[in-house]
Amino acid sequence: MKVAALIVAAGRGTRAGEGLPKQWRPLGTKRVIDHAIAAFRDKACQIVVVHHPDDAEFCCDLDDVVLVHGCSTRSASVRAGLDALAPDITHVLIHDAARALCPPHVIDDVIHALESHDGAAPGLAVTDALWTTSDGHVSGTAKRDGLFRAQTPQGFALPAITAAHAAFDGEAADDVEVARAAGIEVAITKGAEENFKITHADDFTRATAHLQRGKDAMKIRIGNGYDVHRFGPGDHLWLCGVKIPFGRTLQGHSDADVGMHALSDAIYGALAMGDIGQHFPPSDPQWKGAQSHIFLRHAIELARDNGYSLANCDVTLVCEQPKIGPHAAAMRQALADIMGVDVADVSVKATTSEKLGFTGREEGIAALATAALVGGQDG
Ligand SMILES: Nc1ccn([C@@H]2O[C@H](COP(=O)(O)OP(=O)(O)OP(=O)(O)O)[C@@H](O)[C@H]2O)c(=O)n1
Ligand SMILES: C[C@](O)(CO)[C@H](O)COP(=O)(O)O
Repeated sequence: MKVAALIVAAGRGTRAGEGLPKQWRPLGTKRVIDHAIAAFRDKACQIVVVHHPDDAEFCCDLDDVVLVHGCSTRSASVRAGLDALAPDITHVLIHDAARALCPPHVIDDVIHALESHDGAAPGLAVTDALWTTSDGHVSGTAKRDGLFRAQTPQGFALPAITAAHAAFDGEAADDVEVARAAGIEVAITKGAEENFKITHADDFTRATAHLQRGKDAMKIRIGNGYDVHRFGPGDHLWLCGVKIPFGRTLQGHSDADVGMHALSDAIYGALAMGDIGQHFPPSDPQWKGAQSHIFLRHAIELARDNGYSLANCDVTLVCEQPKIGPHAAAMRQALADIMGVDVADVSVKATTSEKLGFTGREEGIAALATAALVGGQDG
């Protein structure tokens, strides 16, 4: 997958009141648009910013982005941005510059969903009751079941959304509407309250308060995990998400991926929220033979649900055999993909125990892992 970010910033921000268009106004230590771009820096290999021709002077200090002139409607601005994407891009994340505080997990979830869907976008279920109104009075209620508040980035396979935009006639609320008109199925991923769109003047107060809370609440949590599985008869084993042909297997209730278990426990440990056994009891038959990515994904989502993202992690496998070196890169990538993080933040290494102890006697494999979680926002 080669993912680009297309940030639409060509609006006039009329609802935000007089002054500079909202995307160029300060928010904390930088401008609204700088926050929006920063969120995609390590997620996208190309960033296209669509701006109003009158705003060219504000773009001088936007480094490493492709600048494109926008148009009079959001949809037309998106089309201008799509035309500017590099030819090798396979997927595009279309994002409002006005959503300045998009947390990393929202973007990661969209990218992850694009591995199995042509379209994916974050949303939040409507939780308040809904009214219909007339002349400032309530005239009735509307059902909220199944209603979601749409957010961005809205992600798509590039050929599909390009064709959908070319075929679309008229004004669309968002790119999901355009995609659906062309028959593209769009998966809903988890949105975030802080990913709100700065629309009215007082949204700046809300965004500033959120940044301040983030700074106040900046926290780092460390956890460690340890696991052991014994060898048994077989012809392959799973280690850190990679299937390795081997003269024996690892035995366990699940697929016995000892490395992934240690890492999952490190994340649960960092959160002080138990361990795999508590979340997936071995006494429960539904986890028999389960693939361990279920546990790791659960742990990382629990972290995100609690406001944390993975800063980095380090797994050490202790075994004489199999040799881990030839598989280490694939293991790092597999773990990074499962967690939706950058591979540079994932380490997998191995050691023997000098023929000492149960690992030295090749009775089984042990794994240790450390995970650092970070909470809070960049101001
Ligand atoms: N012709 C347009 C209209 C909107 N946008 C972008 O689309 C996003 C969402 O739009 P909205 O919040 O409606 O922004 P504005 O159109 O700027 O706001 P307003 O309707 O208050 O003028 C914004 O980042 C905006 O800059 C755009 O690129 N081109
Ligand atoms: C795309 C969008 O952000 C989805 O919620 C939204 O539709 C664009 O903003 P607008 O206020 O509807 O113009």
